[in-house]
Amino acid sequence: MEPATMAWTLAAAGFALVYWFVWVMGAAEVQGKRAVDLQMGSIAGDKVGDKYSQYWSFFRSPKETAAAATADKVPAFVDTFYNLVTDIYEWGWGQSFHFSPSLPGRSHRDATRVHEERVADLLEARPGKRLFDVGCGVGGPMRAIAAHSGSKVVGITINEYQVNRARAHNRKAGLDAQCEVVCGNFMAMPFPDASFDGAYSIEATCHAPRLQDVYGEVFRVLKPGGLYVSYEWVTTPLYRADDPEHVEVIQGIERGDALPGLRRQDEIAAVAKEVGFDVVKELDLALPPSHPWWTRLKMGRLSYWRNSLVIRALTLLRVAPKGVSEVHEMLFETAQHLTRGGETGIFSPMHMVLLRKPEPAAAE
Ligand SMILES: C=C(CC[C@@H](C)[C@H]1CC[C@H]2C3=CC[C@H]4[C@H](C)[C@@H](O)CC[C@]4(C)[C@H]3CC[C@]12C)C(C)C
Ligand SMILES: C[S@@+](CC[C@H](N)C(=O)[O-])C[C@H]1O[C@@H](n2cnc3c(N)ncnc32)[C@H](O)[C@@H]1O
Repeated sequence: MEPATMAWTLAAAGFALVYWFVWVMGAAEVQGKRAVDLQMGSIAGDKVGDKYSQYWSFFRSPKETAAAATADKVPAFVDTFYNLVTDIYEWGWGQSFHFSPSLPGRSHRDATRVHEERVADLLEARPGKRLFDVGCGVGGPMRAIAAHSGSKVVGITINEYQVNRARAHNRKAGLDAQCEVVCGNFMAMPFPDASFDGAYSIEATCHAPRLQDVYGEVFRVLKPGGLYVSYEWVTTPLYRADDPEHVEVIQGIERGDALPGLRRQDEIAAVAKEVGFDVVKELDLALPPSHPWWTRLKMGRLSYWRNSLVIRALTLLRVAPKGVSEVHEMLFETAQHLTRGGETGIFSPMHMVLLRKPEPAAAE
């Protein structure tokens, strides 16, 4: 072969390889976004490093001081976190930012949908009902629940970038007449009293420093008789505060997931009752006969390695902003802690409570 032909052949093969690796392999999730579209939410490219350090500074002060002094700062800290991770989540996980028990022989996408449709069924959702999604992310659950039940769904998220992503996905799915998204704080909701028939939160209220603040607001905006389902992140009764491994795992989960402090499982129903709810049902959906929720995190080592390489390559080519690698590394570590939390049984991301706002007592 002529040297020039050889050079052209090699160049074409190299280009095809890079194309396959970055554009094809890099699109880790069919439903997610492509690696080349990774941004850092609404953070300007040159500010990613600063925002990432700002995120970590939240954990520098001793926990007690942090809890007392920084509760007001939590929404801004959570907003920064989601600017940093939203695109990586969508790319590597999909449009639903939560776990679900795995279903043998079925895909992650199926298992996710089943876990979401369970919410709609528990709420007895149907056409004509108006539901509230507390901490809606980019709207994966909202679209599944609207499509499954025919209800209208209004979601709230603190992160403006997610609002725009969710609205775009709603339009693309042809569900924008049924699904609405607003930017706001679920601890001070921009909705009138008694304006929803039902409400749900999927792995979102763990970001609230005081659960009373968000449950109190859900109680206020629900109509009397309305149901509320929540999937909560909790430590289980197997957690021992005197076991260094347990402490390391739980603190690792808090650091890598923007949590002001994980709650104990028994705190959830107690808070619900304190704000006025009746507890209809309470169940840890992670317990057997459910299959592990962490299988996908654990089995994906090869994908993490591939993703990490893709991100490094894109940062080098300046397609992705500097700092994405650090955020990706943080998520990789978080995945180890979450997996360990699941394997030891000390942590559950799906402690389910079904609550009802009581009807006013009938006049005698
Ligand atoms: C409810 C919350 C988020 C839960 C999960 C959706 C995310 C928790 C950890 C995330 C991930 C960890 C590892 C990433 C991996 C290194 C990367 O290559 C691809 C994306 C990950 C798999 C990413 C995906 C989302 C999570 C599983 C919290 C924040 C309350
Ligand atoms: C892990 S994501 C879950 C999203 C969605 N429930 C899902 O399962 O795809 C948590 C969500 O809670 C939202 N959130 C956290 N704190 C919030 C607050 N104070 N007010 C409104 N939304 C908040 C985040 O912006 C994010 O959308």
